[in-house]
Amino acid sequence: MQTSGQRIVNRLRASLFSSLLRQEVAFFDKTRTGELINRLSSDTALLGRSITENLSDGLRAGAQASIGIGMMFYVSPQLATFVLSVVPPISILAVIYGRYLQKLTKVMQDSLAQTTQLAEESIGNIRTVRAFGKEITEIEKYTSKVDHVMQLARKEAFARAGFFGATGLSGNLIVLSVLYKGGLLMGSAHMTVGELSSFLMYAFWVGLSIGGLSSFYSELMKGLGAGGRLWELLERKPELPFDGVVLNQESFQGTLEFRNVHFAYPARPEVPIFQDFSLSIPSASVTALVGPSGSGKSTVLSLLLRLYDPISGTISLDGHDIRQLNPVWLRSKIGTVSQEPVLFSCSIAENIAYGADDPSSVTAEQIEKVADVANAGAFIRNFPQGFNTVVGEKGVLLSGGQKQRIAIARALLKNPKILLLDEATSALDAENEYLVQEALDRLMEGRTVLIIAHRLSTIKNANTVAVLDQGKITERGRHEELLSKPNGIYRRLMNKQS
Ligand SMILES: Nc1ncnc2c1ncn2[C@@H]1O[C@H](COP(=O)(O)OP(=O)(O)OP(=O)(O)O)[C@@H](O)[C@H]1O
Repeated sequence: MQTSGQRIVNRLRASLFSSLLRQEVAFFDKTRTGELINRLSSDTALLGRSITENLSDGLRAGAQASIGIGMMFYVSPQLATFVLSVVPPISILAVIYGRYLQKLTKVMQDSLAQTTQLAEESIGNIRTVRAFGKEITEIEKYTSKVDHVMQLARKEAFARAGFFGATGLSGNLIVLSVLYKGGLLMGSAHMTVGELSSFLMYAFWVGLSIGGLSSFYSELMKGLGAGGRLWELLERKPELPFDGVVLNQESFQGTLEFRNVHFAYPARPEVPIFQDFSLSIPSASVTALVGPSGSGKSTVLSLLLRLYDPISGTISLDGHDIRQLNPVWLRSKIGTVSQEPVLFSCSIAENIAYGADDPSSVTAEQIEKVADVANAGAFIRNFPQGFNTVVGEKGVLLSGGQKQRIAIARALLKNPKILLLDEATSALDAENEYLVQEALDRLMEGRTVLIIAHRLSTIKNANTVAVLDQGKITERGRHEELLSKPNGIYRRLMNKQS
């Protein structure tokens, strides 16, 4: 039972994890990471234990109780009927207790999830916590959450004590009544001493088994309480599909077009981000997207990756609506380098190989080659462990410029037709900036590029500059053309920057 319990927990975890990773990005905008982690670790364990380890005790207790009751009827049907008259009130009590426990467990697991969420956030952001000197505040917040869990646990303990107390008391009362009633039956010569003693033994045995059953029942109810949210997550159908058409590789150009797109984030549907947004991005050319902060530049990239779908209008790739295309295939054709690239807590080599369709088939030479093209080879070789250097959680052991160059190497290995870039706003030192810029220029060669541009040099070199303002492209052209418009938004934007 213990090994099958572990197997069930493992399977539950694997299924839940796979169900979670298939959910659309909007789902993660609304759900907290700590809560999902708690579901994966604690809820699965509780459910697994309640239906396996506990089940063996329950089965044994059930079998013992049934045989014991049978024997009681065999010895004295009259006394057995009398004893079993306590079953209906105890059953009603059990149902009430079970429902309460199920509800309480749900609340308790939610409260535990909030505790995990808080711990995850405080530990994950320890640098910010430390910089603001908020350790004590965070500890107090965590302690108050833990105290809340304790209060709920106390409620559970009281309910448990009440239920087990009531069932235990009824058991004892039954024994006393059996002694009394059995005595009367013996007095009237309807029962022998031997029959009464064996009846008492069976009744005692049944009483013990019912204690075991009650414990099984309460654990089961706890499991069901924890399981409710698990089933919801396991059965949740992702809103964005995983299938669709794959375009012909030979004739694939990589031309992108937004036509009359309206969009608002599902988490904030009342705030429109794009209204009638249109933009075409020709194949093998560089389009620089500029616009004020919060105008929706990063959202354009998210829509192209199909992390969200527009409310209306179309986004097409080579004339095909991307909603018809297989999203996995679509994303395999797109490389991204974001402002602050996220790396995984493994070696540099593994992080670069992550860009390939099949990382296990990537050779060390390939990794070194792309790292050199991305101007990352030299600093990586300077580390004592070279390409095997572990970068820490989210790449915390590397500098911003180093992370960017590794992300560029990762994108180079992917070798995508389309590139979505978000240029870093944070200032790198001159040498780092030059190295990153040179690596980006190499990466952009011959691809369809949409770059959220901040540097003047990138904007000047782009084939087209598109100005995004208030949910629309308001101006489009080359840098000099746009600058020459006397009242243009672009001109104002550039003046502000300089
Ligand atoms: N996941 C999200 N859910 C809800 N609203 C969001 C989400 N992401 C961004 N927003 C909102 O959408 C708007 C556009 O954000 P976006 O990040 O696209 O702007 P941006 O032009 O890239 O800004 P910046 O230049 O400052 O990076 C902002 O008002 C932002 O608050």
